Amino acid sequence: MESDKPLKVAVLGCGSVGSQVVRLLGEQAGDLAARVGAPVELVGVAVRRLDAPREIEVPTGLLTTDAIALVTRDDVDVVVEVIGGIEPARSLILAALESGKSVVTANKALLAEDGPTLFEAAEKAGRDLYYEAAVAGAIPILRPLRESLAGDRVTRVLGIVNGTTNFILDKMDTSGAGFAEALEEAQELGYAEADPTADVEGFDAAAKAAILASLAFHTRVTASDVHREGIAEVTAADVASAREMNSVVKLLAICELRETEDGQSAVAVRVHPAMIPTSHPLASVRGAYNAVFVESEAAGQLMFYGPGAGGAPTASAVLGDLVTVARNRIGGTRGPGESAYADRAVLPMGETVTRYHVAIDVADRAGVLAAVATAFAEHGVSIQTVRQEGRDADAQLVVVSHEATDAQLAATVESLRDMDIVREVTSVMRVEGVAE
Ligand SMILES: NC(=O)c1ccc[n+]([C@@H]2O[C@H](COP(=O)([O-])OP(=O)(O)OC[C@H]3O[C@@H](n4cnc5c(N)ncnc54)[C@H](O)[C@@H]3O)[C@@H](O)[C@H]2O)c1
Ligand SMILES: N[C@@H](CCO)C(=O)O
Ligand code: NA
Repeated sequence: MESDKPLKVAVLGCGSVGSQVVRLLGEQAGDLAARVGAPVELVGVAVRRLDAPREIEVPTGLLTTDAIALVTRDDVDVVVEVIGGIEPARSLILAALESGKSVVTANKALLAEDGPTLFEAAEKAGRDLYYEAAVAGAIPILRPLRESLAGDRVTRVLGIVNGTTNFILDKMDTSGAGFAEALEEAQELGYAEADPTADVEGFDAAAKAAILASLAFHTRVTASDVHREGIAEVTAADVASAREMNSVVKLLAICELRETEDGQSAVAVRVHPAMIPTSHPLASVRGAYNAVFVESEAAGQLMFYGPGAGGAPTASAVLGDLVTVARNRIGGTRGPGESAYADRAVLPMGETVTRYHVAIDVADRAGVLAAVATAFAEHGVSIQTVRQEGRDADAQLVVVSHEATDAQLAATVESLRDMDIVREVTSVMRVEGVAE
């Protein structure tokens, strides 16, 4: 369908992503018009301060500090929200949808906290809400889950969805650096923020995990449902120990479909550091790159790889969504809305099943190995391998288990800590990406 009437776009926020969206809208106007079937015209850019320095020059006539007036303007068709955070982003998106605009956003924090409110508003308005940029930046992953794999049954999603933490862990692996040193380098290179909490403590990855799990399993998962552990406790010794096992340490977002004891299907969603074998495709994701590994019944294994952050890569995903929602408007249609029909329970972390790598400093004397093995056996945790390294009068035992629940492993570790022969449980790390 072709139209001479321009499709009018308002952009909210002109920071890293917003400025690149504005740049691409200008530079690619010809191609965008051909792909959409109508000229795409930028009619306003909402900013916090009119005189702030910006990466690109925006004609002053387009700038406004009154975002709410912009999103409710009669002539605006599509609103791109790249302010970030919960408020005022949520109120602006809701106002845009209520006044009949389609919305494209990159806001993972808002979607993970309160996605259902936004999806319901989009449904009520009969408009599109697209958010490919919210997870793994430029990498097309939400559209594949929402559309390409809609006829398949996704069983597992394993993602490296935070570039900052992947950079830090990769640095620790390649240089032997400790966490603090690697973080400092990430900050110097501009990967990590001055306050790195959202990345390092796993909040950013947990928001993305909630979005991925909702789409993969057709159910509502919010950030508060996600078990979250960051990477601040990962030591150079953990990384070296992973190497010994031909593995690497990665911060993973893990979303799984699980059968419960009563035959229902439930979901388990977690973010934590884990060892994965170097033979797993995710192990080769280096530096600040992202990748999402998807397992589904019919397709098998798929991996989506690329830049998960940065102004221009993220703007690429925003523009892709913009073309889709613009086409839909011109065609008088809309894309798929929220799919939460399966309404699955979220399993508590204690019921999550995986394998574990446990390092224990013990006294080096007769019966110690048997006592440690008994502590595992008493809690139903089956041992796969044990490695021992001598340390003068002491020794370090490294135990790798078969699959067990998190609750079983936690109880085992508690028993180990109570044993006289155990000096210290120095590290407990989950092991992922290994076929049982
Ligand atoms: N930068 C990335 O690599 C990246 C990647 C994926 C997703 N995202 C998401 O994209 C969004 C934007 O991120 P960013 O990196 O561009 O952030 P940013 O801080 O660089 O830009 C946000 C801009 O919004 C402006 N702003 C704040 N309140 C405003 C208001 N009320 N009205 C108008 N403007 C306002 C700020 O002044 C700032 O310029 C966030 O939701 C973020 O999570 C960013
Ligand atoms: N801080 C995020 C940016 C994208 O969400 C990262 O390091 O991947
Ligand atoms: Na993406």
